[in-house]
Parts: sequence; C-alpha cells; structure tokens
Amino acid sequence: MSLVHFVYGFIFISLFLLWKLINACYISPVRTLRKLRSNGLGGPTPSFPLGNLSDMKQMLIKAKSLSSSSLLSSSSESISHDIHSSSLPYFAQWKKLHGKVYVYWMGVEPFVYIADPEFLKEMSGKVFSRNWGKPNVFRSDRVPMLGECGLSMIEGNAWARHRHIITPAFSSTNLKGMVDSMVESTIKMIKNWSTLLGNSSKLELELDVEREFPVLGGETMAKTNFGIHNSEVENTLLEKLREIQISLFKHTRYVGVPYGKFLSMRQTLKARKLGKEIDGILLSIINARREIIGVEPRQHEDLLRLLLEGEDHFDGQLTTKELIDECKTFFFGGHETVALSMTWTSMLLAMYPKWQDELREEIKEVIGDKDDIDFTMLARLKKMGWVFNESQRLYPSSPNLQRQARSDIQVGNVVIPNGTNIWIDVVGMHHDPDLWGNDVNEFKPERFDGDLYGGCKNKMGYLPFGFGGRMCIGKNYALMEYKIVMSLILRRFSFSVAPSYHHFPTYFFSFRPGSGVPLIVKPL
Ligand code: HEM
Repeated sequence: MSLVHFVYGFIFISLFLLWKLINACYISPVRTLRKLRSNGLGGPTPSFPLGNLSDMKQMLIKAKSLSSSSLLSSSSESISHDIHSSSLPYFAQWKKLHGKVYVYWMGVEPFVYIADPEFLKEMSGKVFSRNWGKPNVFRSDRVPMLGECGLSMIEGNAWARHRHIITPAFSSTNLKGMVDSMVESTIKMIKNWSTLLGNSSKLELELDVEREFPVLGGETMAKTNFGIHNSEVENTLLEKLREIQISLFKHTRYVGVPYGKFLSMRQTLKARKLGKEIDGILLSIINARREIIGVEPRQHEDLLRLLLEGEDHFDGQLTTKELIDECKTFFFGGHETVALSMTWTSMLLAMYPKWQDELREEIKEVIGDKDDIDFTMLARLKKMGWVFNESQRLYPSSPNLQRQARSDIQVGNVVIPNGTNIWIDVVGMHHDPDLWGNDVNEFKPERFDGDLYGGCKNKMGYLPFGFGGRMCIGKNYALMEYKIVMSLILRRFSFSVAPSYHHFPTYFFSFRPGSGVPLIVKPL
C-alpha cells in the first residue's frame, strides 16, 4: 500500500468516526428532541453537552442551602416529610412548569419523565414485561455494584429464564424456613444493644440505626439466601458495596455526557476496583458451595442452591459470570432496601410515639411475649403492615423506576421513540396532593386500613415494589424480615429522636439519611 493510500484511508476512517460521534452526541439527540416536542412533550431546554445536568446541580445546591439553614432547629416538630421538593427540587419545579410528563436530559440522553399514573398505566399496558429495556446509559455505570447479568439489569429471554429459576426461592413454603434465622440475627443485634446499655451509666442509649440495620440485613441475607455464616465475609461485602455506592452516586458525575466517565475518573476506577474485589469474594463463596451441593443438609431452598442447580436444569447453563452477578444483585438489593425501610420507619415511630404504642399492643396480641415467631402470625400484624406501607409512601426505598423503550410506544397522542429512556418518579407520585389529598406529607398509616393503595386515587400512583412482571421478587421476604425485626425490637425498647438528628434525606440511588438516624433507645 502506498503512502497516499494510507493517508486517504486514515482520513476516511477519521472522518467516519467523527461523523459517528457527531451523530450520536448531537444529531440523533436533536432529532429525538424534535420528535418528542412535536408530540407535545415540553420540558426544560437542554444545552450541549450537559443537557440539564448543570440546572439540576444548581437547583439542588439552592435547596440544600435552604434546608441547612432550617437544620439548626431540627426538632421533631420541624421535620418535614416533603422530600420531593427538598431532595429532588428539579423534578418538583419542572413538574410545576411542564406537567407530569415531560422530557429532560442527562447529557445527550433524553429521559421522558413520568409522574402521571394514568399515562404510566396506558404505557405499561402496551409493553410485555420481557420487552422492557433498562437504560443502556446506566448499565455500564452500575456494573461494579449490580453486575451486567443480574435479574435487575437483564432483558428479554435471559430475564425470563433467570426469573423462572429464582422465583421458588421466595415462595411462602420456602420463606417459612427462614424465620428462625431472621429471629436469631435480630436477637443477636438486640443483645448487643443491651450490652451497650449495661456498659453505660445512663438508662438510655443513643444509637444510629442507619448503621445497625444494614449489618442485620446483610447477615440475614447471607444466611438465608447464600448459606454464609461468617460475619467477617458479610461485613467485608457490605463495606465494599457501601463504598461503591458512595463513589458512584454521592458525588457529581456526568452520566449521559459523552466521555463523562473521564471527568470522574477517580470515582469510576475506585468503583471498578471494589467491584472486582467483590466478584472475587463471591466467586470463592460459589466455589465452596459447588463442592458440597447435593450432600449438604437442606433446611430450605436457598437462592444460591437454586442458582447452582439452575446450572443443570435449564437449556444453557448459568455461567459463572451470571452466578456472580446474581449474587451481587441479591446481596445489594436484598439488604439495602429492607434496611432503609426499617431505618425510616424507626425515625417515623420515634417522631410519633402513639404508633409505637399501637404496634406494641398488636404485637402483644398476635405474638405474645415469646421469641417463637411463627410464619402465620406475620400476616396478622395488620397495623405493622400499614406502618410499612406509609413509610414506603413517604420514604420509598426505590424512589424511581427506569426503563428504555425497545420499540416506539404510542400512549394517546404521544409516541415515545425507540431508544428513549423513561424515568418514573415514584417519590413524586407518592407525594402528589392530587392523588392523596392535602394531608399528603403527613404520616398517617391509617390510610391503609382496608385499602392496599392507601386511598390513592389511581392504583399506579403507589408503587413501592414496582409494577407488572418486573415487580420486586423479594417483596414477601422483605415484609417478613421487616415484621420480625420491628416486632422483636418494639417489644423490648421505646425510641425517640435524638437531639443530634438532622433531617436531611439525600438522594443517591436510594433515599438515605444525610447524616445518620441517631435515636434515643430506652429499654421497656
Ligand atoms: C422494602 C424492601 C424492598 C423494596 C421497597 C423493593 C423495591 C423494588 C422495586 C421497586 C423493584 C422494581 C424495579 C424496577 O421495576 O426496575 C424491585 C425489583 C427487584 N427487587 Fe426489590 N425491593 C425490596 C426488597 C427486596 C429484597 C429483600 C430482594 C431480594 C431478596 C429484592 C430483590 C429485587 C430484585 C432482584 C429485583 C429485580 C426484579 C426484576 O427485574 O425482575 N428486593 N424491588
């Protein structure tokens, strides 16, 4: 090949790559924006290449400075549950300006924002569960934490196959076999609290429950679903997962911005390294279990055994990578969500002692004084169910749901073009006065008395566990653990909000307390 051919070839390839880049980063997004606008969807004006990210950052800084001035008086009475306006101010403000369905941009990625349950109902009626996509823009970003092949990330036939293998792990027959383990771990935590109390000169203890519940959640998840009984391994996994979450979501990052990863390289590399370390730990757990599968005693069908047996039962075995990613997904999704639900519930019960008394009455009636909790008792803890529902309404463990259209979706006059990302603002719907009435930001568990949807005007407006076939697979496990833990604690302790508590719910992947939830715990 002559030099001239080489130079022409080089120029041609460079121009082709440049054209592809301009098309992906500019022409295609502008075309999508025009399409969505011509469908009547409004929204904030994006700028290139950040989209609306800098507006979002500015609005958040402003809302934070407003709430930090009110932090100085963070007494129980001054705590507001209106977390939509304070923690997601951009969505709250754009909703006022553009309605409950609009388009906003993360970098060059368009997101159709939805906080209209009727629109969501019609849209979800058009798409089968296995045809929903998960936004590609988040996929590579979340790999260190959730892997690529775990249930929450995969689509199509792979999703259907994994869901089919995993579902029996959470059947009622199987859940029954996990009760004793959950009781045992909770009693262990309570004994630690009692020892701390015994060592203290006071009759009460200040405890940050945000630190306590993830450890408990991690331990029960490890025992009941992975057959791990080694607190050192659990703690290492939990610590690393927490660090990944902080490095991926707590700091400003540029998701959706072309080459945005390079702008937060340090966090990205740190998360990747931690992700690999977690993979290594999980692989050794999987290998150890492979050695004893078939000969170990069976107490219940734990998740890891089903996944390993799924290797043999189905066309195309689960690869080692699929196994690791599934373990990661469940370890993270299974402990964090439940721990957060117990953390926010404890804060709410500390604020409203009347509800502690109501629950104690119910626990006494249903369970009595023993620690012998029977699976059938849990369904009879009705008021505790209302408290769970109400705390999920105000502080949902999964504040949003994300999808990506895999074909054009027509909803009324609107066509959501193939490839568009969809952001369902669950917390926005849970705090919408049009759906719940003027007392929307008040803690009123009684709204769920005899009504699974708490009086919400539209059933798609209350989605703590998601919707359709993609609904949370661990819902019954979560409720079971919540009821066991809260019953055992409430029977022994009362709690109130510590003066050092600052109400500062912060959104990073989930809603976390900005600086822990210190409570004053007193033995009864
Ligand atoms: C209070 C506790 C929990 C809440 C509020 C919650 C919430 C949710 C929500 C909203 C979804 C739907 C996500 C979507 O549509 O994209 C989901 C999915 C999922 N949840 Fe949970 N969850 C909880 C506990 C658990 C537990 C304990 C486990 C495991 C044992 C678990 C495992 C999963 C998995 C694997 C998925 C993905 C399901 C799929 O895509 O097919 N969750 N969860």
